Amino acid sequence: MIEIGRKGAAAWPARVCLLGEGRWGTAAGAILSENGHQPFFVHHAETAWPRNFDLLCLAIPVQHVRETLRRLPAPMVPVVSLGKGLEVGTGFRVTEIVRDAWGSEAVAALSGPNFAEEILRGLPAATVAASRDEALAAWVQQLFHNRRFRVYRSADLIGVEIGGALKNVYGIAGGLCAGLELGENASASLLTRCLAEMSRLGLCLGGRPETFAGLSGLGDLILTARSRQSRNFLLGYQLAQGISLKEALARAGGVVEGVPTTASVRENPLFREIKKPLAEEIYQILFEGKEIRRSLLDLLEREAAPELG
Ligand SMILES: NC(=O)c1ccc[n+]([C@@H]2O[C@H](COP(=O)([O-])OP(=O)(O)OC[C@H]3O[C@@H](n4cnc5c(N)ncnc54)[C@H](O)[C@@H]3O)[C@@H](O)[C@H]2O)c1
Ligand SMILES: O=P(O)(O)OC[C@H](O)CO
Repeated sequence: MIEIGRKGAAAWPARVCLLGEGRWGTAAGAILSENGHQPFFVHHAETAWPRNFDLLCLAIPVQHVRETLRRLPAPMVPVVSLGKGLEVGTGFRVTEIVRDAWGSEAVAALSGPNFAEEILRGLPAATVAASRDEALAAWVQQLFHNRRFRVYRSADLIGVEIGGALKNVYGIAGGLCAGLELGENASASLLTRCLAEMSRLGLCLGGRPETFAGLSGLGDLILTARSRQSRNFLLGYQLAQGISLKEALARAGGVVEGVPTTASVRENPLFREIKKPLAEEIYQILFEGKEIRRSLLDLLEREAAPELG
């Protein structure tokens, strides 16, 4: 049984190990420092832990989590996922990969509409700390919460992780819509249908419907599917300009989680019976070379349908 923090109590200030020194790992470290904790970074190629710590945060691309964890022994501390995506080959959320690779049960996720650059500039934002273990969710909430980074807590770990992962897929759709100059009506309509699809997929895995209307679902969807700051949005935008996927990925300057997550959604047998026309068209555009305007027409020309269901 892993205890929360040293000596079984919530450690304060906490020594927090950040695996991943990219944009989000850096911003998370800045928040923790601001709150008086002691964050430190471990490079993803390390094969040993440097010293005692109370919490591990994973801020590496989701497709690299498993191979990174394999190189390291399981640390006897809780693990918080800062990543957003689903593993190709398994469909696992990050905390499921952690459980699978290390057997860790003390897992949590932090997810919401949070561009690292804005956090680093000191701009206000809100997010969600989720864990099935209420004490762990509350501790993670307290570690990160401050007056400009408002952290809510949730027991719906599945819903929070699924919202964070799928908004990247739909962020690409938002970029495609903007790149094709389809207008604000189309953008609002698309986002709403993305939310409906995200909720259907998330519910089938056990997420709670209210979670998808919250910060980690709708909140992050609005951010990612409407902003040029988003790497997923920019990728879709560039594809709509005729730039190749290879070139758009090269220009992204960091991980674009929506691309592998789209593949993971497509191959997941649990999703086979779920209606997901948007994710399906994005898959065909990314991986089967489908012409973007053909996808648009195929979506628009579907049978008229009830809004709910
Ligand atoms: N950037 C943001 O604003 C933001 C905000 C919230 C969540 N996230 C999520 O956090 C995760 C990391 O995103 P980021 O923006 O920090 O990415 P990034 O591209 O800035 O950095 C990724 C980091 O991953 C590590 N890395 C690189 N190659 C690796 C490999 N082969 N194996 C293991 N680790 C490797 C390195 O530390 C690298 O700096 C993603 O899942 C992303 O969706 C990002
Ligand atoms: O730049 P993106 O699209 O990876 O989005 C970053 C964060 O997930 C926004 O919450």
